[in-house]
Amino acid sequence: MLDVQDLTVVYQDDRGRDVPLVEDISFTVLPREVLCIVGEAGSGKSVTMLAVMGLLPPELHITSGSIRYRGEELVGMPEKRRRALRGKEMGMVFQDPMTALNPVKSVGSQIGRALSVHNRRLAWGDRDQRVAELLASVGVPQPKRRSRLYPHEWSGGMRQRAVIAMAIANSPSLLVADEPTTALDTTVQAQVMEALETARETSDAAMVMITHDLALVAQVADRVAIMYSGSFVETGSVYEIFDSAQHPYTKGLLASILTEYSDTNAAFAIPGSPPAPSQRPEGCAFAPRCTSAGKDAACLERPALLPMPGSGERQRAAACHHPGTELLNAPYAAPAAERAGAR
Ligand SMILES: Nc1ncnc2c1ncn2[C@@H]1O[C@H](COP(=O)(O)OP(=O)(O)OP(=O)(O)O)[C@@H](O)[C@H]1O
Repeated sequence: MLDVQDLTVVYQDDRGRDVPLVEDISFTVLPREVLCIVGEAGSGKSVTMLAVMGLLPPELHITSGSIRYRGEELVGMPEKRRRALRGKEMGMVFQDPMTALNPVKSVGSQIGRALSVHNRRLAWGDRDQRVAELLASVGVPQPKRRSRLYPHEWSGGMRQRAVIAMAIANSPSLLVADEPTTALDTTVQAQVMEALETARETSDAAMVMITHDLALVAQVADRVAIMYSGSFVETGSVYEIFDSAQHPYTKGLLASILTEYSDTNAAFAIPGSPPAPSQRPEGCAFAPRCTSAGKDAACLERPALLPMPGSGERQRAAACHHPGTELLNAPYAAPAAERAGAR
């Protein structure tokens, strides 16, 4: 379905130098598969997916790599063809439904437009009927009445359902969802996620979902790519990632929600913060925050994302000189243990 190889996206700094925001990332998505890309804010998740959708802002450029959708190269594809794919073959659900919807048009007319732009012969009556069906399918009550209302007259959760209805309007084969529930109240997050999963299953689509919510990942992912500072540091099936994480960053993320991943009984936060793209260290970008394994001279070399021994065609890979499933050690967990003590 989707085959991304060695993708690099850069911006130019004030001195005209290329600064990579996303570097050499590769992944594939099979039909009906759900890939979750996980990482902290600023790791490059959104830039990756904007590149896939052909929606990068003008100041960002793909300098190398390939993005193939069903075998067709998207990098360098004329915008007209790209637009025909977007919305029809590939549907996108953005983080904030308010920015995805036009405030001065009724919600129904916007979903109707998404339908008719790819199907010019659709009659008005059929279009309205189809809009109501789509809204009903994502759990919007009284869809006919509500479709006449404007976005500000909808609640946040209902707005995101409308955005999901719009993304699946033309039964796309690939859905891209960027933090689809982050902007919502926690009470409605689960319901909206359920609507998205149902919509995806009904349209039989594959999905790439960007998130930092590991609980959500456990719920929906088939495969997981952990992203740190513009690169993938670990990839694998959802079982491999949760049962036998290899990279200290992945283990740190897991330890922040699951105490069984650290050797103290307190959940913790990974100390420090990721480097800005222009200030990445020479070697392993995670090394300055890594107190796990044996941080040593090897870590001054940038580790490649290498397949783990015995992994099959869909590679289970980690970019670490000291991969391993051993628990994070006490010094690593200390900051949270101390915080817990302080409380
Ligand atoms: N238009 C831009 N010009 C320069 N830098 C940018 C631009 N857009 C994004 N960046 C930088 O690229 C890096 C990756 O950003 P990106 O939005 O992809 O991160 P993310 O992982 O999606 O984070 P979040 O969870 O906050 O959305 C960040 O350091 C960000 O500041």
